[in-house]
This record gives sequence, structure tokens and C-alpha cells, in this order.
Amino acid sequence: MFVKICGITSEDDALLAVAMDADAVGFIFAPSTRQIAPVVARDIVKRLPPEIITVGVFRDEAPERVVSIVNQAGLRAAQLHGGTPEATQYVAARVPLVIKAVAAGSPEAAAADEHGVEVVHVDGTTPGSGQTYDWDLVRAVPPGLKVVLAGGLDPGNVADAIDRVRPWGVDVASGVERDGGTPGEKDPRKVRLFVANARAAAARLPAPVEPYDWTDDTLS
Ligand SMILES: O=C(O)c1ccccc1NCC(=O)[C@H](O)[C@H](O)COP(=O)(O)O
Repeated sequence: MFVKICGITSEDDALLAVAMDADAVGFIFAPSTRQIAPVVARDIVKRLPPEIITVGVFRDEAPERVVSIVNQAGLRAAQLHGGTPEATQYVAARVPLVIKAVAAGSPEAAAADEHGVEVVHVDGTTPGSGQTYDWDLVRAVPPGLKVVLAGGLDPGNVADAIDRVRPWGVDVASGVERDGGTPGEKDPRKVRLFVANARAAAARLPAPVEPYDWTDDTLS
């Protein structure tokens, strides 16, 4: 289970996410209360272990600028909200990992495979708002794509979400923030519980059924 803690605004919060066993951290370059400057993200990224997947989050951004910021900040991945399939492919040819973000239930979600990338982030209509939605809408994403479920997840509902949707990964911003904190500031207890609950739920899922190998039939 891929677990991403998004909207990182400080080195302390990035190191907290790493210490709590997250796989990825997200830096928001799109307009947001959690927006971070590329130079600040770069200084944080330098202090993270190389195995952590550092993701830049963009919305309707020119693909050339996405690539430039990813390189400037030393990131490993770009999460693209908005943009055409051609823009996604431009970035995918230049950045190691591209995550295409779509709104659950939208025409874009149903056509997510047109972007030619493997990983699709399925969010609510207002990313970063902490609002959940009908998880059944995720079924409209074309089969074969790795779904990262996002939008209104928190330590209390992430296990249920994983049981019901069986995503490849989960993503959270608002649900692990400190009540009354500065924008984006994470709550260590919420981050710990979110990651632990996600990992425990994933471990409870039944293993996928292996197709029967008819070429190795010892009964014949
Ligand atoms: O978080 C934002 O402010 C944001 C703004 C613009 C584009 C994307 C944004 N966030 C992207 C994320 O990956 C969030 O983690 C995701 O939307 C879930 O957010 P939340 O519902 O707050 O957990």
C-alpha cells in the first residue's frame, strides 16, 4: 500500500512522515494555503532519505514549468491536476513518475487511461478540502490503472476506504493536520495513526487469486 502525506510545508513535517513510515510526501505548487516555494521544497528534499518518493503537486500548470520545478526542487514525481493527455505525456517523458489526478465521477476519470500513465490519483472535486465523496465512483476509472484514493481521508476512515475500494495507494492532507495549527501543519499522532491504520487494513485484504496454471497439471 502506497501511502502519501500531502501538503508538506516544513522539514519537521517531512521527517515526521518519513519516521511514521509514509512512502511519499507531496509538495503543493498549485495555489493553496499549503503552497510551498520550489526553493524551500528543495531544501527539505535534500534532507530526506532517497527511498522516499517526493511528489510535486501542480494544477493546470504548463508542462515545461512542471518539469523545470521538479528538476529545481530535486523531486522524483509530479502529480498533475488538470491538463491535457499531451501535457501529461510531455511531463511523463521527462519525470520518473507521473501521477494523473482526476475528480471522482468526472468524464476525465472515466478517460484517465488516455493520459498514458500507470498511476491515477482519484480525488474529490476540491482537492485539499478534506471533503469525502461516494467511493463507489472510483469504479468508473478504467481497469488496469493503479488508483491512489484521496479526498477526505483521515485516521478514522482510511481502513474502511481501503476495505471498500481496494486502492493501490492512499493520500491525505487535511485529515492529518493539527487542529488550530498553521496551514498544512501536521499532527504527529494523526500521521502515525493514518499510516498504521492504512497498513493494517492493507494487510487484512485477501491476497489476489493467482490464475490456475493449466500447463502444470500434475493430475494428467
Ligand atoms: O491540498 C491542496 O491544497 C491542493 C490544492 C490544489 C491541488 C491539489 C491539492 N492537494 C492535492 C492532494 O494530493 C491532497 O492530498 C488531496 O487533494 C487530498 O486532500 P484532503 O482531502 O485534504 O485529504
